[in-house]
Amino acid sequence: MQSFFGNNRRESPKPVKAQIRGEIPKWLQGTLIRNGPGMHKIGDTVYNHWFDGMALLHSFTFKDGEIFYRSKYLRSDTYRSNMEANRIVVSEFGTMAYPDPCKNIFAKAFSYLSHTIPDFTDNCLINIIRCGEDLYASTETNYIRKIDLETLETNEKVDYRKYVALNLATSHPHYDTNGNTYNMGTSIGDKGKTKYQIIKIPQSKPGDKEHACFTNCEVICSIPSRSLLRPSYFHSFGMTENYIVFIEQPFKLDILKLATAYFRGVNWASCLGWYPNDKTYIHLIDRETKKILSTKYYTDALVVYHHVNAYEEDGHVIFDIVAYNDNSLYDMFYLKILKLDDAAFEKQGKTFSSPSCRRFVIPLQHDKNVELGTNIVTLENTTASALKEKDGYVYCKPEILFEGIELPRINYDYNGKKYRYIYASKVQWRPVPTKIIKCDILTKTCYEWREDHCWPAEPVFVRAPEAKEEDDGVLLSSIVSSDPKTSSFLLVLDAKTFKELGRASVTADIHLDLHGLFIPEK
Ligand SMILES: CC1=C(/C=C/C(C)=C/C=C/C(C)=C/C=O)C(C)(C)CCC1
Ligand SMILES: [Fe+2]
Repeated sequence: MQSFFGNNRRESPKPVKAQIRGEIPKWLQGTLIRNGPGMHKIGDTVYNHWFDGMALLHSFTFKDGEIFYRSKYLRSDTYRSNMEANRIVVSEFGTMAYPDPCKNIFAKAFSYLSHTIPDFTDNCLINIIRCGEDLYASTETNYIRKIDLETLETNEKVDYRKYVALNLATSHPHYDTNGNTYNMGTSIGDKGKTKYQIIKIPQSKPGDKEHACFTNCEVICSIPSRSLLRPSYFHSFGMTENYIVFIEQPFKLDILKLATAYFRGVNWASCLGWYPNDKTYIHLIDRETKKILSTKYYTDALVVYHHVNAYEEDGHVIFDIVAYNDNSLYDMFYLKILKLDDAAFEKQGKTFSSPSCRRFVIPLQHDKNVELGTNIVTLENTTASALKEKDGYVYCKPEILFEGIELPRINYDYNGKKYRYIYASKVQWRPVPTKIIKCDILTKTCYEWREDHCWPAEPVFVRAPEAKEEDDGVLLSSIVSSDPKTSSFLLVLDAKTFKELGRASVTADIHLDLHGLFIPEK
């Protein structure tokens, strides 16, 4: 494990031809592009947390039976400043940095204070997002960075704040079939109010001016935060045909802590707080009326990063999420924890809650005369319930679908629709997955893939051209090998049978990453 996390990765900006074993389907033409942290040491300085590392983009291009690998560090302003200073000068999630040691730290802190919300990093290390034809590297701040799919070069920085009131935005947007992108974020203190904003970024049209999609960006709905100074933290959201699903969880960002973090010399991560005695509120936003449903749906305290999918069936909204019983996940990714060997990890005493995939079933309507305490879910084949309570409250209890899965992906053609399969990483009590898994929600059965010394990334589903069934296609996962004798490789599985179709080995320094996209050849 050790070498995975500490070492800086060498970029391979020139295409490296892969060695192919097995049969890669001829129809698979395009590029799998992914993102994740690749550098945790700059000069004599070291980041504390895995999510702090400099964004390293990498791609596998499938072209006429050949596969080429490339990787390149995102040339963010953060990257450039760090390289120039040969040390960490920009604060990241788990590491606080001071721009210039010669300047008075306190003067700096006060200038930040007067702006309330500090300027955040543009080290966009989490995902790749699409706005029309354009691709961007994303993180959770107000910045995204345009990138070139072929060369992986970094282009302009987009600041959401120039177009809409957003200080933070997720790195997991949704897309509709008309080419529009939807995202959610948090606006802090604008007009004295803290609110969550759902935005629609329209598809850019040929001949549009630069950034037209952002200038035409529209706020679909603003949801007031329950607490002005402590909005919930969120990493993704759900979208059905008619509703947006937003979970306001008791894992919250403390604005006062955020505004004073520089002054106090603490990292951003310490501004997140877990309130296990609070409820988790489930908001459904009607995409047509742009209003929140008035019923107060809630569940027990939980922490969710990834929504899997959401859809409507017989007057219910069904949504599946990967959830935890506490906020310990982010603690697990401190490098000092990741570098522990198994024995030391077990000994250090801290326990980390393990993820489960939970299904919530939300009845959109119910008979007003029904007795309090009644389960108003009328859908069959689920143990998820929703108990009517007084004052318009409905208490939702999930059905546990699967244990120990993270980084869920689906056939995105089925996003917002009734679906059957989840592709994911299988995790146990260690943060780094060793298996990929296909979960069948209908039969509750799973297929798994694993191999010794192999560390698989989030699996990405690509549909076959003449696909009839949901799982007609392939699953792509970049696999980091910890065996010095074997190279890392891209694995291609038949998504239906979970049998290996082929693999493409690359002699390059492939890193463990987070998320990505497959962009088919036009
Ligand atoms: C910089 C910064 C943030 C960064 C958060 C990051 C980088 C989160 C990464 C999460 C991942 C990778 C989750 C995977 O499941 C905050 C806390 C939003 C707010 C303050 C500034
Ligand atoms: Fe994520």
